[in-house]
Amino acid sequence: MTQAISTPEHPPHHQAVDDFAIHCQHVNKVFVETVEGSRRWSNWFRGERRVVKAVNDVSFTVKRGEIFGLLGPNGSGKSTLIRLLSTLLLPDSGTLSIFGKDVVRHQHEIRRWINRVSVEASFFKKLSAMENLRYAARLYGLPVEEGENRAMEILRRLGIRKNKVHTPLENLSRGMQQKVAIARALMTSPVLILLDEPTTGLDPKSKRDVQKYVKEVMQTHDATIFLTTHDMEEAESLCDRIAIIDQGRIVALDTPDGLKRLVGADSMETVFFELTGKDWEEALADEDMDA
Ligand SMILES: Nc1ncnc2c1ncn2[C@@H]1O[C@H](COP(=O)(O)OP(=O)(O)OP(=O)(O)O)[C@@H](O)[C@H]1O
Repeated sequence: MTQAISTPEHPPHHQAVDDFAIHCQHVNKVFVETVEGSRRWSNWFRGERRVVKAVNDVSFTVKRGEIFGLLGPNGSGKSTLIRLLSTLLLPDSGTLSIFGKDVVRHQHEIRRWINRVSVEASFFKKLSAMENLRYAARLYGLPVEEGENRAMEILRRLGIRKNKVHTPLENLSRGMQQKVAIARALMTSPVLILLDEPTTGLDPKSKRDVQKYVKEVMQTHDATIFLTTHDMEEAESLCDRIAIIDQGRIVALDTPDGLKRLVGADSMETVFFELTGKDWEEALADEDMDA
């Protein structure tokens, strides 16, 4: 039987908004870019700039304990939204709160309740998975033995073999490093985990291990998960609700079945096409060309 893991930090329970992990209302974030090929300062002064509405009047709520997915093609605003949620960026307008606390006024408090996992996670690459997790445990004030046990258990559940636990990260595959990034986020039992493309670049077996683990985390931790993905199957099988984002706007938000019913479709590809007029495979191909 799996046992609930206690969380060292919990958000306050007394507020009415407590049931919402995320409350996002009419949030906007605009960037100003130089137009392609016009990077010279003289062009900048001549006004050859482009305003990008990376997040455009976005409103949604995420309930505590939910797995919420943000599905969209390249450049649709997913990373910007994740950076807003993790307080790395501030909204230009609108209101955004995490467990009832405003991201502009309570950044420090919020940072204790969130843990962001991204492909570019910064690690000590010369250290092993175990050493990295031990370091994270110490950073979050876990007793040494508890930290070590939790690290071992997490690595085991993620399917990382014992003989790889003490190998320097730089000698592990990218997929394996990604698993360790997720493992590190789970060391602190955060209440809001932001997973930025959690399984991109993983082989099918590792992908299944990670997805299985994410589901398990939901049953054993007091956690809420907000994940971005390109993977429609992943969104459908993992997420309680999915928001489809295109050009900074959320075009639909519902359960996977609700989204299909909305447009009378039997696949998420068709849902995306019906809502945006774009072919999903083409949107992903554009992404590969941009990358
Ligand atoms: N710091 C920045 N300065 C200028 N423009 C930016 C900046 N960050 C993002 N953008 C632009 O905002 C838009 C949304 O970008 P964002 O990275 O949020 O999209 P995404 O959906 O995460 O894409 P990807 O799947 O490639 O990560 C894009 O047009 C991008 O070029």
